[in-house]
Amino acid sequence: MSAGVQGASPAAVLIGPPGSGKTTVGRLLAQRLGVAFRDTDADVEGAAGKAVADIFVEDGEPRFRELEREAVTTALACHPGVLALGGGAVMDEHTQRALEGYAAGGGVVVFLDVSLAHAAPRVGFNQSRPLLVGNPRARWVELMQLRRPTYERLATVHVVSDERPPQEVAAQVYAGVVGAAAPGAGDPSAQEVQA
Ligand SMILES: Nc1ncnc2c1ncn2[C@@H]1O[C@H](COP(=O)(O)OP(=O)(O)OP(=O)(O)O)[C@@H](O)[C@H]1O
Ligand SMILES: O=C(O)C1=C[C@@H](O)[C@@H](O)[C@H](O)C1
Ligand SMILES: [Mg+2]
Repeated sequence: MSAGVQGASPAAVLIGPPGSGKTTVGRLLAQRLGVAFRDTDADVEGAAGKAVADIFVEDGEPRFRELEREAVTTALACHPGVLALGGGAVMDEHTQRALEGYAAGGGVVVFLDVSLAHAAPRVGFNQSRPLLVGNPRARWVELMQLRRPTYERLATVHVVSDERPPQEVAAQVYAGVVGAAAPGAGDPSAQEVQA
């Protein structure tokens, strides 16, 4: 049985910055819950027929954000498993309202948090993250300063992934998801999940 909202809504939605481990931990969480995993970056790539980095270069970021909004809307409506969003998806107002509605209906939004010190070696100088090209550390800090308030506002569960291997982070997120879905877990403020 999946935790979170029953029916066609996701069991959990992972948000957070690049390198927080949304894709890696999301897969592991889906295995633990026995549900399917879906990632909006992969959905966008499927719809466009090319890599995220190529969409940014050939079609521009606004087009990427349109495709991303569509991917998030579709997945929130019909994916019953674990859903990882692209790092910047939460900055779209339509997506923010959709996530608020999902959470208001009992859905679990997990903010996978990470410090620069741990995110930097994970994202490295990998060209597949177009927004970090040039000076990855400085760009990452800029993005996080802009986005942190939104990640925190939308989250119902907050997990820091520093100093922990993915399996351990997934176990912690699992505890948060199951706890948030338990009867009586009605606190709307994000719950910090301890190791
Ligand atoms: N807890 C962790 N400890 C160490 N390395 C990790 C951890 N979580 C993820 N990683 C590694 O960090 C890299 C980035 O992880 P991942 O792609 O899952 O991040 P993401 O949040 O999905 O990023 P993006 O927003 O760019 O999609 C991968 O190489 C992954 O193996
Ligand atoms: O942080 C961001 O804005 C992004 C993160 C990735 O997941 C991709 O969605 C894309 O590279 C943009
Ligand atoms: Mg990812």
